[in-house]
Amino acid sequence: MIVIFGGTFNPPHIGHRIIAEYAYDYLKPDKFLIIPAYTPPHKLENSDIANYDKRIEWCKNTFPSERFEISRIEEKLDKPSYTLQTVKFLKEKYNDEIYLLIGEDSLISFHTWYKWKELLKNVTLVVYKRFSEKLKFENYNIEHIFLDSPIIEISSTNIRERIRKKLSIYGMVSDSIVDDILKTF
Ligand SMILES: Nc1ncnc2c1ncn2[C@@H]1O[C@H](COP(=O)(O)OP(=O)(O)OP(=O)(O)O)[C@@H](O)[C@H]1O
Ligand SMILES: O=C(O)c1ccc[n+]([C@@H]2O[C@H](COP(=O)([O-])O)[C@@H](O)[C@H]2O)c1
Repeated sequence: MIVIFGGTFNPPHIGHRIIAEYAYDYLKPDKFLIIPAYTPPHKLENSDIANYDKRIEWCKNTFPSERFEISRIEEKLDKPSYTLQTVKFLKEKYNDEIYLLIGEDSLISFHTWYKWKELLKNVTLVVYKRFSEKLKFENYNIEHIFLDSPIIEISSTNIRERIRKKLSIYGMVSDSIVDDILKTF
């Protein structure tokens, strides 16, 4: 079994690391791929996305454990980086079941993803809790494994905002990349 955890990771934060660790412990996969999005489909207009090499480097620092492999796969595939395309490529390559790890906010907008119904036929969806209450959204009917784990109130958006306001981001991202992140945003 392969778990894939995609994200813009702009920047990666300790929330991402905790989510990955919980999912790993729960699923005990043979392989766990962290996949920085080359061209994230829902963020095409977003001009403050750090360059791909930087985000890859930050992910290497955020997920230094042998549990995780940072994958550059979306660099080689067509753009934008639709998850269905990535999943099809990985299924062909590894001939194994794929578990797709997403946050609860991504479940809510999942019906806007490219060919989401086809995507669902190709993965088992694993959702990490992000909200304190189950919100009344249709998408909770989509079959998924729900990780009932601690809510982490950190987002990349919030980190970028804190930098703009000259507030500390220590403790929210790996210490070793704080300076580089501060220089970037
Ligand atoms: N604190 C969190 N709790 C639960 N899921 C999260 C959290 N942060 C990120 N995720 C999930 O991780 C995946 C990758 O997230 P992404 O890189 O977009 O980070 P983000 O913090 O949501 O970024 P942004 O604020 O820029 O949208 C997404 O599926 C997202 O739902
Ligand atoms: O395939 C899609 O249409 C699609 C739409 C939105 C997001 N995704 C993927 O979901 C992951 C998290 O995306 P984001 O925008 O929340 O950083 C990342 O791997 C994206 O490529 C994929």
